[in-house]
Amino acid sequence: MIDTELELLESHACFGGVAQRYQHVSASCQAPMRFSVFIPPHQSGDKLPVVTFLAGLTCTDETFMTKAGAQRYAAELGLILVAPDTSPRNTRIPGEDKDWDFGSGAGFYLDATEAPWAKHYQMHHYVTSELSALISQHFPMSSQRQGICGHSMGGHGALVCGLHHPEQYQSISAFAPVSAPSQTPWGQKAFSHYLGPNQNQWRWYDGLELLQDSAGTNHTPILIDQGRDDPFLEKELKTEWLGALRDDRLRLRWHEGYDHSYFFIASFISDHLAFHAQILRS
Ligand SMILES: N[C@@H](CCC(=O)N[C@@H](CSC=O)C(=O)NCC(=O)O)C(=O)O
Repeated sequence: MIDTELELLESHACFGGVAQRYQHVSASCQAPMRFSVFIPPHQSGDKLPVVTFLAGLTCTDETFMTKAGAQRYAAELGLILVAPDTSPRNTRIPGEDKDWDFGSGAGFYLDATEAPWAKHYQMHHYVTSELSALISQHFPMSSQRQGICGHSMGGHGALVCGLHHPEQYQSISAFAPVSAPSQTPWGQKAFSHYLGPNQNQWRWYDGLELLQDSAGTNHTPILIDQGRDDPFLEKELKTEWLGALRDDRLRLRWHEGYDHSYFFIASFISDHLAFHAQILRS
């Protein structure tokens, strides 16, 4: 049952289930936050596995839900889909809307430590703790069966959230992730402002570093898809560095001719949801 904590903004019947959009006041971010959710058809009393999708730079909670075509597959597989926004918004932090790759729409799924960002930009805690608990409280979700997926900046977020919380997320997947943000321009710009100049603090949020550090201790399976015609691959993503790890957890697939767009995501989202469902339903 929905109580007054959540304000329903939109509701649409979709593939036998329901696609909705909500707003709530986030304690982590000290700001109103929006998220979108898809609830597949189910029986009363069912507890369903959930996949949280973290979108990329410039996106909102609506981008994945309106462009990826995921609901048809989630309905068939009995998966709840959750898509948070990519940052707090309208916080009145000076310059929050100045750049497309920093501030609004570019929260990098981290908990900022530097003023003025630290007060509101607490996206790691928001996604892994507050939003997850909220979904569990208000929707028919099995909190023991959670997967996390993301694209680009959100692929980075999925790797970091998933690798840091193996007890919470049993499956991880990413499309074209920012793989080594400590070493690439989008990540360096974000980390230096949100986390400060001490690069030792950046390691906690670097997927490449985390994969290296957790080899042998964290066994969560990870599916990654990467297009070879992605214009951000060479400078920002460095997905080939993940492949070079030769890590048994990684299933890295390269796709000739695919770029960075949601046309790429829509082409392979069914594989990602099937990957999560197979693990979360086992
Ligand atoms: N405005 C930028 C491009 C922004 C962009 O491509 N955003 C990607 C994510 S990039 C990494 O996080 C995205 O998903 N956009 C939404 C979409 O609908 O495609 C520029 O001008 O280069």
